[in-house]
Amino acid sequence: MKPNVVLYRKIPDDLLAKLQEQCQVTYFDGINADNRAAFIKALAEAEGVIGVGLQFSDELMAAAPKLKAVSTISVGYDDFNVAKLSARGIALMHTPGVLTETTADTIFTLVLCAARRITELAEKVKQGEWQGSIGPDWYGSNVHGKTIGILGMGRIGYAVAKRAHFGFGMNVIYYNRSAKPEAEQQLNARRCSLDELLADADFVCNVLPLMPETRHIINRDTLAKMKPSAFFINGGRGASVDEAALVEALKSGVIKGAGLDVFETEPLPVNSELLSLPNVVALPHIGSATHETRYEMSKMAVENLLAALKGDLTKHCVNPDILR
Ligand SMILES: NC(=O)C1=CN([C@@H]2O[C@H](COP(=O)(O)OP(=O)(O)OC[C@H]3O[C@@H](n4cnc5c(N)ncnc54)[C@H](OP(=O)(O)O)[C@@H]3O)[C@@H](O)[C@H]2O)C=CC1
Ligand SMILES: O=CC(=O)O
Repeated sequence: MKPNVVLYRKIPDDLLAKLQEQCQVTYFDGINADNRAAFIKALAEAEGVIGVGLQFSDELMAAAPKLKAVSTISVGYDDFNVAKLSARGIALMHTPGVLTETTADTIFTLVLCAARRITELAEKVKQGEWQGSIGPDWYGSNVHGKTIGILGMGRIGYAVAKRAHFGFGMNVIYYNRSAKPEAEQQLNARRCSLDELLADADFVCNVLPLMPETRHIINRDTLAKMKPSAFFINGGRGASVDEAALVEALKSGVIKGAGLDVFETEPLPVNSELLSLPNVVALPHIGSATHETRYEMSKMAVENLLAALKGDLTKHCVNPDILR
């Protein structure tokens, strides 16, 4: 008999067909207040779950007694409690690698847009405010030759640093749990303490995964250690930042500006103060959002789930130790 699978995110038709060849699929086009009860009901029979953008709470875990594998269509897996999944022998699969370069493109776009005030000035042009030669009040800051500080020199951090080093002649410093010899050899990157990075970087760029140690790692104290001319770029997770402290730092000139793809609450509430600040570039969590990359992520997530349901945890499994 085919295993029951609950899919809670739209995926391309050919990938849905592939999933349906081997599984009995119950599909939800995202979870909301209207369909949450039906989703919870469907979980009762589910051996597999696949989707993204949903906090997989204790309530949902309890509603899925037959669950064997969960496949998130993302590389970040902070929506899941890995320890609790592992304790129940449930495999957690994710999509590392396929989105690395696309996400690094987005993050570097934020570096450029924040420094050169691209969205702010483009809006002024559209509003008819370009009425003569522009003066210093419309100038931005250089990117080339400056120092970029990478928080989290993993796959994406390295890809951002590569752009900075080879494309923009930037000096690369990084803060990471372990040393990264490849970055040091190939990009002349220097590992340093968090405090050192904050003091030296012109662009502090967060690509850390969200976990207890990284929650609010950017806060009032750490922001105060940055240069007043520096920019904060967030391509990791919103909750790594105390957003109220960031707003304060941006308003009071503690730092110069910010480029943000991720937020503590997503979608970003329309009344967020961040949206009223001219020195903020805000994107709707589009790090990996290209047609090509989102297809590859869905494909990998489907393959991951099918493999995991057959007991193969050799690829892209966050907790392969559950086998032992
Ligand atoms: N904006 C977007 O759309 C996207 C955001 N992301 C976010 O980016 C994150 C990173 O992705 P990716 O680069 O593929 O992941 P990786 O696992 O390759 O990189 C994470 C890096 O962070 C380091 N790290 C982890 N915890 C700590 C810590 N407590 N202190 C210091 N360093 C730490 C790791 O160090 P070590 O190597 O020593 O373990 C590793 O080098 C994802 O988890 C996700 O949250 C990802 C994709 C798209
Ligand atoms: O935020 C996106 C991810 O893949 O993680």
